[in-house]
Amino acid sequence: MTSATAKSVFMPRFTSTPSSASTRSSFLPLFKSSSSLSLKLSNSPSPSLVVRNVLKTLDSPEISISKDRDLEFTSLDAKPTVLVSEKLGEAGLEVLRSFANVDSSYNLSPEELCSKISLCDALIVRSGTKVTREVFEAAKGRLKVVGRAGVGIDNVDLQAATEFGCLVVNAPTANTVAAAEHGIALLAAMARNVSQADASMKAGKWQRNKYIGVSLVGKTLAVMGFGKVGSEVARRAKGLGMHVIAHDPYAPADRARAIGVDLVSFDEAISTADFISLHMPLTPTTSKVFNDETFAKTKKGVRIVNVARGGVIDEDALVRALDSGVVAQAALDVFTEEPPPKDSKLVQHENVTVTPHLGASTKEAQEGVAIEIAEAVVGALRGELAATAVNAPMVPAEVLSELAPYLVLAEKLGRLAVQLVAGGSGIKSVKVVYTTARNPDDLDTRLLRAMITKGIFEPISDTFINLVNADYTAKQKGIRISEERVVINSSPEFPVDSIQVHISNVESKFASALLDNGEISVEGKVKDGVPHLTCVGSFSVDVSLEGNIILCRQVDQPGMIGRVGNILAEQNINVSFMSVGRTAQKKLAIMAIGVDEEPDKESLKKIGEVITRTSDGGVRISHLRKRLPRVTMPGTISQI
Ligand SMILES: NC(=O)C1=CN([C@@H]2O[C@H](COP(=O)(O)OP(=O)(O)OC[C@H]3O[C@@H](n4cnc5c(N)ncnc54)[C@H](O)[C@@H]3O)[C@@H](O)[C@H]2O)C=CC1
Ligand SMILES: O=C(O)C(=O)COP(=O)(O)O
Repeated sequence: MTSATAKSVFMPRFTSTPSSASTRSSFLPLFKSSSSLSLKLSNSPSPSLVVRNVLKTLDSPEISISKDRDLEFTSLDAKPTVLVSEKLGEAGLEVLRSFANVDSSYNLSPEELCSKISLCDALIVRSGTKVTREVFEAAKGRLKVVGRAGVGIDNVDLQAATEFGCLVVNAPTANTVAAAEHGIALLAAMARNVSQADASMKAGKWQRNKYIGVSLVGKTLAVMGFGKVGSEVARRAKGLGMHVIAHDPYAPADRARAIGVDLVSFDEAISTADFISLHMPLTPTTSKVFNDETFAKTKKGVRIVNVARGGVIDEDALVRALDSGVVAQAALDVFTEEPPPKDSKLVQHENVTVTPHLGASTKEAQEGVAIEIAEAVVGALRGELAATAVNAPMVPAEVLSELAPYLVLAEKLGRLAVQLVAGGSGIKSVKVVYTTARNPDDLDTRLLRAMITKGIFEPISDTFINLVNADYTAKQKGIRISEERVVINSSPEFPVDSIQVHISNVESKFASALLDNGEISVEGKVKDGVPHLTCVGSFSVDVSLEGNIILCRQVDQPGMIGRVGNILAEQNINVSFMSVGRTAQKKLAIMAIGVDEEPDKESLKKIGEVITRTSDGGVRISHLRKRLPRVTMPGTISQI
């Protein structure tokens, strides 16, 4: 553990407060973050540490992401650029145009997309654009959000998005009914050979006997994937007099019961169904889940509808099953490769009805999806966390609103704690302690934890850190972040009473921040909606975490405040508040001074000297004196 050598720390008062957080747009600095000034965590113990506030205010039009990204937003009111790579409803485009420059470029090749993307802050796609790792790499850190104007996000490399700190949002509800209606349309059309009969008539034929169909009423339909679309299909199929069963390992049984649907195992579903309708997402688990083995278990003559994703079916196996009559008919809206090859046996098969991925293609759904995704993307570019985030912690809007000031506190405590670490000592583990009167079920700490992690890593990392990649970054760096809740006996009106951030097994620049067990520890609370620093090490203080703060370790004695105040006054620096935390009278104390402007190096040096001169002349101080000349004032410049 480090020796107790640091004497004074200059820290920021933080300017951002959650202020007028609306229900939806609660403050979440998802992308608004520091403007990344130089960060030099020095190894040398310092009598004064400058920690500069750089969090932006909520209302700032500036969107700054990191040092590099700042360069792209050259003026405060420069608009971000949104690339729309597939057709999007006009209402959504209008929402986008009110906030950003919109580049609607359709049918881009992968190379064209990669070359355009480095000039874009957001990308909006449907199912036809593959957003691969190469796209994120080519974005060179500028791309902040990918909006999927629809549900399925299997065309977006989520892992790469997360690694690059790029938020992915989707529009999960606006096309549900459209997809369900298309599923029912295909079901009925398939059962009655509508498309085949239509083609035959258009070819001049009149084949009434050839196109005798099968009835739906009384038949068993297995809905595979009982989510939004699956439930709507089930509801409609029941209206057609079908017996509906469903398979979904994650769906709540009571939701199924409410619609009059039995949830059954995969094998039971496929072996008892006359019709099977697919509504699960394409994931590694569902990929080719319908294969030779599966078809061997189905009823002979089963009929299959797929409006989910082509990839959930092994298409070669389906052709074999159709040829052998195991599958009587299939109706497919989606394909492994879109568009499928012109000579696709599946598409050409006489017992197959096909549509070119039209599930979401109604006027109503496209308008709804466009607005839903445009609002989510604009919100994300403004620094809000979208309720439809796919790769970031998601909490309901009302919880977000309540947590907002605590999120600001969490990030600031993380930033503060990490800057008390002597550079190079290597953080291995961080413990976060929440004191709360709430039950664990009533307090979701994922966002708080992510904000603390962001606060810790942003100042010490070259890469852009946000809520999206904070956990990933911690894991990559091999840093363990554990959480502990201490339930206290007070009113559960507020979600959290205090948040403590402990960093263990590191050396500290500011020895007073260390607890007896050697951990760097800072604690904060939210008071009247404003984050406050309430403890540094074992010293109680009460400092609003806004703007700039000078922290000094000193021996409690008369005159110190005046001396330090004079030095600041000479530089025309206004002291806005101060707080002293001490163990006992005339013993070691921490002085926290809020200042409106940032003192220069010389002033900090003078403060350091005053504190050193006037403190007890014991061994510790002479040790300090000896070390002082070796310290470059103000020691360390970083940011909170
Ligand atoms: N053809 C089209 O134009 C459209 C296609 N879709 C597709 O439909 C899918 C479903 O959409 P929503 O219902 O809105 O999504 P959702 O997320 O509400 O429902 C998906 C359901 O699948 C379940 N599931 C996950 N793994 C499963 C598995 N191995 N077996 C069975 N069920 C599983 C989930 O628990 C969830 O309940 C989307 O992922 C998308 O691929 C959606 C809209 C339009
Ligand atoms: O929402 C979905 O998952 C869909 O498949 C709709 O795709 P689209 O937006 O029509 O390309």
